[in-house]
Amino acid sequence: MASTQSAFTETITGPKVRVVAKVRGFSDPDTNFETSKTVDWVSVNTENSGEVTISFKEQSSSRYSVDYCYNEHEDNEVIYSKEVKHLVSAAFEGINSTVIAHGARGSGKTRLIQGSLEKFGLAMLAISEFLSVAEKNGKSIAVSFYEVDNQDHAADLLNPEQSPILVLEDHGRIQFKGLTHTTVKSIAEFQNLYITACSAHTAAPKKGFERARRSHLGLIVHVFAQNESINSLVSKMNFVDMAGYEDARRKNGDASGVAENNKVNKSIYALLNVCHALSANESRVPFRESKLTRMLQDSLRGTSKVLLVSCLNPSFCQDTVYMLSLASRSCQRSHRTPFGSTTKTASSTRQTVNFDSTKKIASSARQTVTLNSSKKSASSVRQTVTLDSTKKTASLVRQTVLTLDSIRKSASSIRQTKTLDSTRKSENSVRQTKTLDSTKKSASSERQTVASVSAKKSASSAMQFVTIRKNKIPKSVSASTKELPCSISHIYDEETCVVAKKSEVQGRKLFDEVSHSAAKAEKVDSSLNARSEVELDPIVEKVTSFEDKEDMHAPYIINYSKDLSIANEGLNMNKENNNLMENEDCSPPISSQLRELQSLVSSTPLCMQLPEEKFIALDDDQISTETAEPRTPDTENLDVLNTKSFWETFNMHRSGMVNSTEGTKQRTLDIEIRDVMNAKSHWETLNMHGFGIGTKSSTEVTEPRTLDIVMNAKSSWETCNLHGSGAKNSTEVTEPRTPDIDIRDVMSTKSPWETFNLHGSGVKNSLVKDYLRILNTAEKDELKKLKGIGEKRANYILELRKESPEPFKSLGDLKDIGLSEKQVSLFFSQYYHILFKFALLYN
Ligand SMILES: Nc1ncnc2c1ncn2[C@@H]1O[C@H](COP(=O)(O)OP(=O)(O)OP(=O)(O)O)[C@@H](O)[C@H]1O
Repeated sequence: MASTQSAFTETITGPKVRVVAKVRGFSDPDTNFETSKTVDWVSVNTENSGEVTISFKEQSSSRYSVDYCYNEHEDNEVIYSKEVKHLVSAAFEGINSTVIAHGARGSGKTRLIQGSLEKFGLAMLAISEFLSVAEKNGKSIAVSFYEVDNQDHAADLLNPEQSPILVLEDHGRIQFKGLTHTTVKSIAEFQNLYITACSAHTAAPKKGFERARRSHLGLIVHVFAQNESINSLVSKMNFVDMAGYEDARRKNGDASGVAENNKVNKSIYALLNVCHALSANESRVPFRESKLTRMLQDSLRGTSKVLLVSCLNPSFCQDTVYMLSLASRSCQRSHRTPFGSTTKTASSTRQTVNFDSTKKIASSARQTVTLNSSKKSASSVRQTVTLDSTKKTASLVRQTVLTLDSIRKSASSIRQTKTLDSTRKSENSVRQTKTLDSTKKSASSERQTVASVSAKKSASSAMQFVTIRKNKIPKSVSASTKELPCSISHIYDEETCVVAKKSEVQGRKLFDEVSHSAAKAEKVDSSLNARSEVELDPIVEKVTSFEDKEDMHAPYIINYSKDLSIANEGLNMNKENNNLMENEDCSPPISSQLRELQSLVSSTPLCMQLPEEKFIALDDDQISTETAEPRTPDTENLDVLNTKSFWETFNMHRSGMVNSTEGTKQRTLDIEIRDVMNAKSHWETLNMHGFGIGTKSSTEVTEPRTLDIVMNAKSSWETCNLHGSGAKNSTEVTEPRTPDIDIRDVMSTKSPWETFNLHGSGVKNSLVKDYLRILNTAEKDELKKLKGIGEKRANYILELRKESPEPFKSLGDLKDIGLSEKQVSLFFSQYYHILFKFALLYN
């Protein structure tokens, strides 16, 4: 009982991220390697302080800190009982956790998580225990399997035909749309599901999905409390078998293979960066850098525990060294002191892995080459200075978000901090830069020397990392009715079986403390969510960093629908949106675009003087013709059809307004005259009526407006706003305005705003229609020209179009690609303002 209690306490109080290494064995009957061969290139050193470091024969002066290293003889059960078992127990107490196996290709990740013929993997061992404890505690267990491919798409492996999984955040909690979970009651059931998932994982991709040669395979174990009719989620435990890391340069393949490599590597870096940020207790954790980190978010943050298992190839593999060096950074916790000048974690702690592949490669070379201490410190200085400069610049960005120019300058400044030039801005940086420069040449030559040595050794050991990726389904799993082997049964010792009960009683105090802080966090969380509704606030940066602040999430029990699909369609999708946006390769986030728009709009003076000479002198004939013969949708379609591309059409509407006059026919009286008459300024009037936020809705108007009242409006500006509001809200009013008033209004208009508003509603509708049309039909390149659409979203749109010829029928359908109607509407409204400003400028 005491040991159970201490295990639980250790789980709670232990480090957030535990990093262990596992040296892969040779004794696999599936491989051709000699069973007697020993692993001699990995040296594990335990310091007096108890700190474990790993070095490699070829690079013995570099040491990498880990919490523990399992040698090639220690099998999955040992790792399970020491590292995972207590996490399973904690899951019944509401603690989420994530077990991640990462490493170079062929380093034994799958063998560790999934297992083999002889040995069950960590997942299978955990499920055995989950089922056992759940039975005793009246809980139920369900599992989900998913895959994140090289395009950063997540697919449900138990239902592969389903659309890609969407990650949604509701009140700070992550939910998945399109990921099913299935209740399991026995190991055999689980095995069957595992087989299904693995088959889907290795099978040809579904239509629209690119073949995922390397992908991450995830398992979520859900623990439910069985409350009468409702299943409440107690916790989740995740197992992630990461795609094997492979340096893109070493890939002998076509360009697409290299691109695929880069993308997969990018998501590996993303997860390792998250682990590092969590471990270092950083205020901002980059969950949104990849789909996988987004999916794991609520099993990584707050009180969740993370076990990072760095799988090591048993013979020389440069990728293994690199992966370990990245994992090792997560050992550099805030309370720990650096191991020493030659310990790699010390030099790399503050470095965020760069996603750019070329920089990555350079960085990889930097880290894996044996440098002398002066070179190392130069590297360290560079990384630290770069980060500090970036932070300063980021802070600068926040302060100057009000103008578009300053944003651009700051962004450019951020980019510059990645170069040594930026460090020259501070006196300190200059010194450090010089130091670096002086060591650059020798480092470079040493790099080359070591690289050639590495290449030779790589060749000799190529056999080992070329094996890989055959059928990953362990034979033991194939035997679906296979009984749990005896070797597992001992895991269910008494201690384990009573773990939850004991924890409930003896661990309660500790747990209550955690829950208490969780409750506090919940309050912050709700206020946060209140904020998140204004995600498009100009100063998005603040909101984002606040959201990513950790320790805001704790054990929780939520009502969980049978299917993980969102029950509530109105679920706040902002978080997923942001994710998609921030990950777009080409397009900046919509939030920042709106920030641009906002800054332009906000710079509009409260009282705008419209110079007389710039007023548009409308041609009466033209107006009357247009009014008498309003354009029909067909006419408009003709324009569209006649243009060379949808993009051109869209631009045409955006820039020239292309005679869009749909608004003229349906214009109606929908504003309160007195509001206009009493309006203090043009701008106030505009705000009052211009964009549907007027104090009076159209339905309140019962009598047709007379021309006299319109003519009595105090200024042309007021008059134009009268028209503008009418035009804008025309569709809401059932009673059409009499044609004569329309005509006279048009004829009497004098200002560009009048004209603009007159046509504005039609233009706006037309914009929306064209926007949807582009989404439904345009080529990828054209799609990417739309704001908010980047590479990834464009790909997804193309996929949707394969499933349905016209997937976007209204703005509401945009939520399928992660854009909420509200966002798009806001976008168009803002856009509308901008168009007016341009109309003023160019007339
Ligand atoms: N502990 C072990 N003892 C002996 N052989 C092992 C061990 N672990 C893995 N192997 C062998 O190494 C090879 C690669 O293993 P595995 O598929 O688990 O690696 P991986 O890291 O998942 O590969 P990938 O990066 O392609 O996903 C397989 O042939 C496997 O049988």
